Amino acid sequence: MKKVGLYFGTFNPIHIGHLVIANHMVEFSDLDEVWFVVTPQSPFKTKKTLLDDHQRFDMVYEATKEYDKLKPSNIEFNLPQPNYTVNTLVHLEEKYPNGYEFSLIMGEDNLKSLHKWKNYETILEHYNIYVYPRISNGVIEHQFKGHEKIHPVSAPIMEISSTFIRKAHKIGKNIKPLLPPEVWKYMDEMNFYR
Ligand SMILES: Nc1ncnc2c1ncn2[C@@H]1O[C@H](COP(=O)(O)OP(=O)(O)OP(=O)(O)O)[C@@H](O)[C@H]1O
Ligand SMILES: O=C(O)c1ccc[n+]([C@@H]2O[C@H](COP(=O)([O-])O)[C@@H](O)[C@H]2O)c1
Repeated sequence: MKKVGLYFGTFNPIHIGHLVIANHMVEFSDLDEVWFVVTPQSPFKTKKTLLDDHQRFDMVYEATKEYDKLKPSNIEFNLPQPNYTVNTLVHLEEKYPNGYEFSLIMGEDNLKSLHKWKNYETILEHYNIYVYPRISNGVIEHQFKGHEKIHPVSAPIMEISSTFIRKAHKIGKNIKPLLPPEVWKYMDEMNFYR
């Protein structure tokens, strides 16, 4: 049985914060692999400044190609938008009926809004969630505290966001250290976010 942690995001673009978390999870939890699920349209986000799905996927591919246990996933590309995680999980179970055990990876910030996700009770009933610390406002709902399916993992805190990277890059700031080198190269060559 392969244990796969699903790390959902828009990855517009993927940055070293994402990579550090995913690598920490795969090295220091019981997960065998982490799949970066590139979300075409997150339910709570607007599409403004969002790069094409395939270009975001290519950057995740570039960032992970030298990490055996980290993989890009385009599983949501042909699913209805916005992409509700519960629907994707159903689809994944159909596509991988044997040999895989899926879990979710999320930051504490997302745990604080988990009660707003579509069918979150169903997700929690069937899936373990690995939660890493994140500096954020709000509180974790009482129902999630000490929940048997929610597992805190003390990964490093990396406060970088794709929004910051896009904005800084647009006004000509050097953001090179915040991106995996292959992603920086690809983004620069393609003239993204200019
Ligand atoms: N620096 C970070 N450290 C840990 N988790 C992060 C970090 N940045 C984003 N995440 C989390 O990773 C997942 C995917 O991130 P997402 O692609 O939405 O990136 P983002 O950097 O928050 O993007 P944006 O700034 O465009 O909203 C989300 O669950 C998000 O909360
Ligand atoms: O299923 C939902 O209702 C739902 C609501 C908000 C977010 N999500 C998932 O969580 C991922 C991270 O969300 P965000 O908004 O922090 O980028 C996003 O890519 C979606 O896959 C899912």
